[in-house]
Amino acid sequence: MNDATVVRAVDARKSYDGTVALDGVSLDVHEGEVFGLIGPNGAGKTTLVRALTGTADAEGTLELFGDAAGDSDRSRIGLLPQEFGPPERLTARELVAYYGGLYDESLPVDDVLADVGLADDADTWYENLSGGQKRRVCVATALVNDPDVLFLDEPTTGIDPAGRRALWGLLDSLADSGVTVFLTSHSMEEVERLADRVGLLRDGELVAVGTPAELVAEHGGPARFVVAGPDVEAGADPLRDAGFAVEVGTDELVLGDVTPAELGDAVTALADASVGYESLTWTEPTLEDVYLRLTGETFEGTFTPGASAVGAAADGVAGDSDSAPAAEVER
Ligand SMILES: Nc1ncnc2c1ncn2[C@@H]1O[C@H](COP(=O)(O)OP(=O)(O)OP(=O)(O)O)[C@@H](O)[C@H]1O
Repeated sequence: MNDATVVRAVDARKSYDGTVALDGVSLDVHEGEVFGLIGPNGAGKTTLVRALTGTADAEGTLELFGDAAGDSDRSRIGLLPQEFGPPERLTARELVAYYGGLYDESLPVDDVLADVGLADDADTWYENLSGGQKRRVCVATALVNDPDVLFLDEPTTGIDPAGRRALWGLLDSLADSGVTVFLTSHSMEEVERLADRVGLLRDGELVAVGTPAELVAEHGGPARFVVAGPDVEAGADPLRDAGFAVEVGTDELVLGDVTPAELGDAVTALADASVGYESLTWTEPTLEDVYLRLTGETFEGTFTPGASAVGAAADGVAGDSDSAPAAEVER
């Protein structure tokens, strides 16, 4: 990555018949950087991608390589739109060759198909490919002109886990070779894994920008150590004197801000207080926590992002510990 600005938005604004899609967005993305744009449905991500690639008008300054977005050299831009419906009665190879033919110079089609994991399906009609294979062909059409900046609007939707990882590796190597990648995604795992910096868009406004680690440190909340099914009276805090900040829940104790180095002390404190339990889980905040906190979105159920089980009702700790169910955290 270097300091040259490739993608630039200053006070970008766009409304559709009274619906504000972009409400003064400003950002810079540098050469070789992977920038991940996240945000709820309708936040304005696709609108920003379209404005930056000159496929939709918007007010404000929108530039690629220093030129107004609509005037920039198209051979330097790769765009994978969110919705892409190419002709179905073409093979994967014919489709990618067709898109390559729109440029004066393009990469060898079979190389690009191999890069997206479709070497064996090159002669299959697009309509006979699976959903994930179709998406890979679409990615290939965005790569075939060997772009310097790549816009990918939810690139891995429908692609299986192995294919996603292969595509992530490809994007990493493209970025290493100096390609700038601007990516939107609803997969926090994908963004945390790929992006050098992340921007969170909410109601058309960029409410946070930073590296994944910066955003998690600033907005992710504390690490949580959850004692599920504690063998204590309802409402009691058996660790009151042990120096931990404890939230007493219906069927759990949650110790806030416990560092990995303090985990042993926490388990010892439980033993000293003769507290039995069903399971222990230590959960570090993730980009998903940042997203949920900043968007105000909540979810029902027992999903514990980033959770790692520490232990279940170990010997040596008092209490009647049966086999431990997974810890449950409600927010
Ligand atoms: N062509 C259009 N005509 C009218 N309204 C539109 C149009 N495109 C987008 N919008 C509106 O603009 C807002 C932003 O939409 P946009 O597609 O940019 O969101 P998004 O963040 O990409 O959402 P998603 O995560 O669902 O893809 C939404 O309220 C949407 O309904």
